[in-house]
Amino acid sequence: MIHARGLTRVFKVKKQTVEAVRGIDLDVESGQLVAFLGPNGAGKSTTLRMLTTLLPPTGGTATVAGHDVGREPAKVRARIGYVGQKSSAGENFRARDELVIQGRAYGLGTSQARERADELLDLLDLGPLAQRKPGTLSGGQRRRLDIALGLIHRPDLLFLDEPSTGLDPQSRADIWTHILRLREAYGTTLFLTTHYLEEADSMAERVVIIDNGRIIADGTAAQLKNDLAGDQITITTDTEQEAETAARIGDGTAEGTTVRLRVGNAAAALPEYLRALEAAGVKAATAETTRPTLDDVFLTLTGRSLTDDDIPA
Ligand SMILES: Nc1ncnc2c1ncn2[C@@H]1O[C@H](COP(=O)(O)OP(=O)(O)OP(=O)(O)O)[C@@H](O)[C@H]1O
Repeated sequence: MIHARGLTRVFKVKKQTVEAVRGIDLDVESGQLVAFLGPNGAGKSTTLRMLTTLLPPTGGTATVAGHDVGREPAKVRARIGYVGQKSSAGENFRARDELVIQGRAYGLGTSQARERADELLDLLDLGPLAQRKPGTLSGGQRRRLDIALGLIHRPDLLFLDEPSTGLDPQSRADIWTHILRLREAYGTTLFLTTHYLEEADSMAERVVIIDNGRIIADGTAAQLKNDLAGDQITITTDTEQEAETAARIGDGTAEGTTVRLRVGNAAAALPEYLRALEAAGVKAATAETTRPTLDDVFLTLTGRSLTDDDIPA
């Protein structure tokens, strides 16, 4: 559904060159739900804009829904939907009319457009709000209307840029319910960016991480966490000196009386570690094990946290 090779975008701003996307190779198969993650300025939006034909690449190629983004942008656009960060609904028409107008713009006949509008209102639980103007809808309802607008022409592939950002936790969960529902109903391939790592972790079957314009990790969340991060053991000791010894023994880090170390399998490694501490005369006051998060994956790969720049985790 998406095949990109060496996809590159360079911006020239006042004699300065910004390499926003530096040669991305990416293959997304039909029906996949892919979360595209990265810190601010990593190149997510630029990649999305190239794949959706809104921005020409300065290098490389991309075929999306069977057509080349550079040579056949209209054919790509006819087969994809794009839900951007800004709402695409206007203020003048009622929700259902917005959908019908959008359908007509995509070449549907009036009755076809009405039928499709009603189907989408139903799918996204917007039926009771069909006669409301977008300006009167809540953030979550409006986001659902945006998704309906992106689906009006039955795209095979839907791009969503930060679909849950700015919504309260309940509305975020609700948006996900609807995203999963539309996928089940239509088998739509979904490619979305998100800052919410837990959502990517639990909802997406594939996670692609971009940093500095390059893809640095690609796999299922479980694979990435197992292969790249490992579990964490955290123990506390009574004294800082004991913590330092404990950190040295486990090849971990000590902060005050807290010691953290990364291991492949914490359940197996903990008893062995505690025995080694005991042999060295160090007593652990508390011990706990935690599974890694996608942020730990990013930390392992880059030495930085994905949440460093105020991105909600
Ligand atoms: N039109 C432009 N002109 C110059 N530089 C740009 C332009 N658009 C993006 N950039 C730069 O390209 C880099 C990648 O930006 P991009 O918006 O793709 O990142 P992002 O991962 O989507 O970030 P965010 O999460 O903050 O939206 C950044 O350094 C940005 O400043």
